[in-house]
Amino acid sequence: MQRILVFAYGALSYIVFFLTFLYAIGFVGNIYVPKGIDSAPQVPLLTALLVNLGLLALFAVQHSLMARPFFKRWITRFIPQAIERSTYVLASSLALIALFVFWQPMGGVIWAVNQPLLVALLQTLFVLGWLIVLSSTFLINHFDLFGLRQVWLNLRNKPYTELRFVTPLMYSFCRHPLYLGFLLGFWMTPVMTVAHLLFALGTTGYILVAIQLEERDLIDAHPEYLEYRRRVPMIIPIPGRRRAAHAPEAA
Ligand SMILES: C[S@@+](CC[C@H](N)C(=O)[O-])C[C@H]1O[C@@H](n2cnc3c(N)ncnc32)[C@H](O)[C@@H]1O
Repeated sequence: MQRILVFAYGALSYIVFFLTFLYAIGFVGNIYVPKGIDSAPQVPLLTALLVNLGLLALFAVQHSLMARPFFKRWITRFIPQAIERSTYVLASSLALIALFVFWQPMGGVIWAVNQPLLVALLQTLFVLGWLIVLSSTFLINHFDLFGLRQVWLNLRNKPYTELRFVTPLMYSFCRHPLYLGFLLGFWMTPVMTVAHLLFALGTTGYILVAIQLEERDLIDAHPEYLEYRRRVPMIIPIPGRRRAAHAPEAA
């Protein structure tokens, strides 16, 4: 019975995540959602700035703190190991939902592109970015990243096995394609408003910090990551930067 409940919790967390992910695309792109990043401003600029910074900080702290091994060890003293990832996914989704609900649009246009070809290019890169995000999760292991594999193994009374370090497809061109996808999704817009710029700058800064923390854990768990880090660029797949494994460092 407990295993069924654990599985139901994991499945529910996954559904909440997936709907939140879809809403995030609509929110950032101002498409198909009741309130987007650029809906009409409701409060004075300074209030909006403080609220939005608080919402971004809430997500950053939740997302990075709960991902650390010491936090996972602590929380699994109170909840079953099998739902640790689902709990992380659920908490991340709730932090994002709070951001969508309380986000304060700020008006003000930083840039507005009118040239139809350039608009089409930006919109294509926006869509491409979100596709890269989703496909990267499958290259690592989509169902493990979002907690379903853990509750499924638990349901079948099978032990959990850690994910292996992998570098398929996009991961051989840059170490963080998923974050590259987010950056495209956040920056590629024909109309950049003040609120959107704040969001893009905040999330970019957060991604750069999160990479440092994530790579520290990856090196601890997979020592071969050090060699991968020397060989493969971090985010931007710079042509020529990629070197064969064990090739000497460029001067
Ligand atoms: C949200 S994913 C982001 C992955 C990567 N930073 C990216 O941008 O594509 C974070 C999880 O992926 C895992 N991860 C990152 N790179 C990995 C790799 N090459 N192989 C296996 N797991 C990886 C991290 O340990 C972490 O649990």
